[in-house]
Amino acid sequence: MSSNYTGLAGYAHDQSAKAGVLLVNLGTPDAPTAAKVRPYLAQFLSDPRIIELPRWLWNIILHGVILRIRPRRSAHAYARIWTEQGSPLRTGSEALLRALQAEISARRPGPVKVELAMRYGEPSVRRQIEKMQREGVRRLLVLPLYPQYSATSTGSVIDAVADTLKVLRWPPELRLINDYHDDPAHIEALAKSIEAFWAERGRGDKLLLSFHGIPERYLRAGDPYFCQCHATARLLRERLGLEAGQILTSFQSRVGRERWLHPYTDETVKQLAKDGVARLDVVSPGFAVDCLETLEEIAMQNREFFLEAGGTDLRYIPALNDSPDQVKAMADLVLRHTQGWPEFAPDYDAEAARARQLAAKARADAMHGRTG
Ligand SMILES: C=CC1=C(C)c2cc3[nH]c(cc4nc(cc5[nH]c(cc1n2)c(C)c5CCC(=O)O)C(CCC(=O)O)=C4C)c(C)c3C=C
Ligand SMILES: [Fe+2]
Ligand SMILES: [Fe+2]
Repeated sequence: MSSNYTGLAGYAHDQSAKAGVLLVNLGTPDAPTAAKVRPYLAQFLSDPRIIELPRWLWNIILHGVILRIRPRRSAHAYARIWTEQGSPLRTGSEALLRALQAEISARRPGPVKVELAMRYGEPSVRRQIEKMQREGVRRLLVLPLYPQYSATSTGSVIDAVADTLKVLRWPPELRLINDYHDDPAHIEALAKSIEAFWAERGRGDKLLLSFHGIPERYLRAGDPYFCQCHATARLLRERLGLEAGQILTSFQSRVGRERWLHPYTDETVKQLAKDGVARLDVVSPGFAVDCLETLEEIAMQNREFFLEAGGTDLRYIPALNDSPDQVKAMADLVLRHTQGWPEFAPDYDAEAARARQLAAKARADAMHGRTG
């Protein structure tokens, strides 16, 4: 008999329970070539959370126009930032995963698995949740690597988690971090990284905070993303002790002809150069790890725009990546969101858990013995 549900046959519940933390980032192509960028973009841009247009209309635009042009253009951009280890988004997310895993196991003795999934491409959310379930994870915390909530980013991760739980016979207990845009330790980590950059290289004339954009229509429909970006910006300005004129906020990476969140980053850097700003510092607090959008779009493309418009230098301040401050802030966030889960207890007792596991196994053996 076939079944709609996947699960572990037989002795699944003999294992002692474990808890899991699943980091989820956007995903990235497997190689900087049009052939590998195409399927990545096709999956990404087919997500109804990303493009809210009637499907029939969008399918014509996507397959008729975008997937014929964009893969080659994007592949060229990816080629500029690709390293021997691969895509910076992937290697940066993996480095953050390893550091967070180490931090959590240093601070908590219990059985906690930390994994990384990609919303688009591999390893998928479904693959990683099923893997964690096979390893005995019965309590799951999902942490999308997006400080600000948007339906297009975090909302889409929630979709992927929900789609997975829907097909599990025995889904784990679930918690999910919606956003951490105003988390004090996160703001502190951002501020310290900007101050460290300034201490080493001196301060530019202005600081620009560039966030990824979304269509303005989504803001009007109730997406809190724009407001959360501005809240992050205000908290950061207050923490850094800057006047309103010294720090600006803009939105990058618009796609297509519709109006996106304003002001646009490319127009802003050009205008600042024309207005006589010589040295511009840019940071992208919406990205947990560096990626195409920061390393190519800001540090290369927008730098070129700024210089062409008469600026002297545009310096990109790197994302927090696997810096100790980001790792500590994320571990704090995880520990706050897993309160009450025994695997995260500071005094987790491995021996008592082992005894519980043996008792459960004895009960299961007896039951299976009776029922054949
Ligand atoms: C077309 C609509 C898009 C929306 C809406 C959107 C929102 C959004 N994206 C991120 C984070 C990232 N996006 C990245 C790349 C990227 N984004 C879009 C389109 C939309 N994003 C495209 C087509 C691409 C691919 C590259 C390109 O062709 O320009 C990345 C980098 C990926 C990498 O491999 O490095 C990130 C990260 C957020 C946070 C967000 C909503 C708030
Ligand atoms: Fe994007
Ligand atoms: Fe972009």
